[in-house]
Amino acid sequence: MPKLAYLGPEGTFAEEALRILAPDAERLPSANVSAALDAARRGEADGAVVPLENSLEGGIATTLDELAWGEPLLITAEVLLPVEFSLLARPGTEIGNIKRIFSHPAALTQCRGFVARELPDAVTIAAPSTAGAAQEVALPGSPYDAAIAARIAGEHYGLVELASGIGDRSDTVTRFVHVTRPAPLPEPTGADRTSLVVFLSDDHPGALLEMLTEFAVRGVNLTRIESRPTGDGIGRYFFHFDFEGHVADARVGEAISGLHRVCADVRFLGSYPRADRLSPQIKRGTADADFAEAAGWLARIRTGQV
Ligand SMILES: O=C(O)C(=O)Cc1ccccc1
Repeated sequence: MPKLAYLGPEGTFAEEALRILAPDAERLPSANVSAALDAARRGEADGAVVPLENSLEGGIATTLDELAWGEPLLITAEVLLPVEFSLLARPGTEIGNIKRIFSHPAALTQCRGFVARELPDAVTIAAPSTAGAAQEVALPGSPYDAAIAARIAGEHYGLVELASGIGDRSDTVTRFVHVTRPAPLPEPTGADRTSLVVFLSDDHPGALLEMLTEFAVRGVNLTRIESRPTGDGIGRYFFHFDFEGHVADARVGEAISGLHRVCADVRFLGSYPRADRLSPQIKRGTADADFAEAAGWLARIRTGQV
């Protein structure tokens, strides 16, 4: 039975994602995303389940930076989890008396409208996780009046639900990924996604266009592009890409070899089945057979067979 680290404690959205991705896995709750990834790196766990992207907020910075800079890990699976938030407090708490709200920053951001409308005088305080906030609020004498977390976390820690469905949008989805230490890749399924980090060799006009061209001319459709600061000063960025296809696909292999040739560094983060099972539309001339035919043609003309 594999052991997987995740952002704990019990009752987080990460745990919900883990249960979908690996229902039989042993669960190792970690204090934060970095600790969960380190547990996988050190071999204390066989892998980790961490949030990568949210449909409202975009990429989760800690995860993106860990995957870019830390000891290499590979993404092997993903899940799209609809997230629904509740306002949870100790039994007996009146909503009008809530002055300090504790939750994970992603939850606080996604419930900004509710807090501004219903609790305009309350302050929000960042917690390591939604369930961690619920656990803390449940303690007698806690400095926090309420937590924002999943309903199930409230039930688990003995809190009452003062309001439900408090997210600014009802259709918010978080994409969680399962990562492992480097290992053989999942087989191509025809509906795959590949993730990559690219560091530019130097800053020059058109550098971003050059990267994008490698994808465009091979008919590779991007599903996410995000710049993150390198930390080397204002204006210095590296790039995260997610795109359709598997590294075993000729068009994907050619695109990322192209990036490897022209960029300072390319870190491959994995090719894995898409949770939504959507297959890419293959543009004319970019199927595996087209690349093989073109390679054959090139080989023939190189030997004078015109
Ligand atoms: O804190 C949690 O429960 C998490 O899993 C992180 C998170 C927080 C808010 C939305 C999605 C994921």
